[in-house]
Amino acid sequence: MSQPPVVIWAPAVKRLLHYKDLVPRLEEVLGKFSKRDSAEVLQPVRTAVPLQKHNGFMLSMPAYMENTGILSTKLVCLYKRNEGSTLPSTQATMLLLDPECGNMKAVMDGEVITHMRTAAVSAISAKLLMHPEAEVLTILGTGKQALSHYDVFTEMFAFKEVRVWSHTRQRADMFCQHVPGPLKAFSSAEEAVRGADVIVTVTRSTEPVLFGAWVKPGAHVSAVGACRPDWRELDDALMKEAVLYVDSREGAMAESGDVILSGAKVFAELGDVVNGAKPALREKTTVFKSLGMGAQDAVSAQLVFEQWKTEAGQH
Ligand SMILES: NC(=O)C1=CN([C@@H]2O[C@H](COP(=O)(O)OP(=O)(O)OC[C@H]3O[C@@H](n4cnc5c(N)ncnc54)[C@H](O)[C@@H]3O)[C@@H](O)[C@H]2O)C=CC1
Ligand SMILES: O=C(O)C1=NCCCC1
Repeated sequence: MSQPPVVIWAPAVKRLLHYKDLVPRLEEVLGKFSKRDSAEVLQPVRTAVPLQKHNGFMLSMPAYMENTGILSTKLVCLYKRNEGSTLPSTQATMLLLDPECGNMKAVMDGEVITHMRTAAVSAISAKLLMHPEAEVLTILGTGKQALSHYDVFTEMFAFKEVRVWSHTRQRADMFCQHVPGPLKAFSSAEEAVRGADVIVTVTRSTEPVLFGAWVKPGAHVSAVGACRPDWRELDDALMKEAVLYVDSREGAMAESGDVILSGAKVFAELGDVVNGAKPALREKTTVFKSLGMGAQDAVSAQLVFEQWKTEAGQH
């Protein structure tokens, strides 16, 4: 009989997961994924079950990494909540299994993992694709992802100015009160974006919030929201003008409204750049369209589990 799984909930995940450890693991797995070597990373396109009655979706995100012995799946539910709803817009659980026997090693909170790994992958995109002299960062959105993106971007880079916009000024002001560093709140997305070198879109909008006409030539955009084939965050002008990078080509072609509806062509996966197989066109306007991958969750959960075992061994 196998041991029952350990349960590692959000406060412990927060304590155990650090960007300095997470970023290199994610960079490595992006590179492995883009080699399409099934012994390195096996990751089908995730399935989405519509929860029509509740205006949401359940996504199932399995990944298997044979060479490193990591088997996991994340179950994540996302909802199109009305503004003002107190219910969360995203809920996630991670299951880490032993690939040899199939028993469950750990059940973990998946929300902290989702916030941190998504932001860390955006930071990797900026590290690879932004102009080396980038000074101004703009964040569009003020939710959970906005916070994790603020954390990792200010930890990894020294921007001279950080701006934030939300569709209500009150939310932007509240966000500023919750973060430690200097931050400028904007009432207009256009004003927040004009002149920015790096722009992160982390909204639940299903219509464009970022327009090509506002974006400085040579800027880098990390587009995180709009994860359904008929949802948008970016307009056609930006999608067609920019050089387009994605996390997974298959994921982008199946799920990204910004990619599918604009007809923009994918130039490369981020992993191709990590592997040196495709160039990082830093001088051009670049968009990294992030959808999220099971393999990113797998290495994050494995890291949490390793840290948990180290901590448990110390007691
Ligand atoms: N690419 C990836 O790997 C992941 C993407 N996401 C996506 O990132 C986005 C942000 O997620 P969270 O921060 O967790 O959500 P959240 O609910 O915590 O925050 C959403 C933000 O969007 C704003 N917003 C809502 N409707 C809007 C509209 N019509 N126009 C402009 N802003 C609007 C809200 O005021 C809030 O600031 C969501 O679209 C989510 O599905 C989330 C996790 C992973
Ligand atoms: O990768 C993920 O995790 C998610 N991606 C899209 C939105 C919900 C969570």
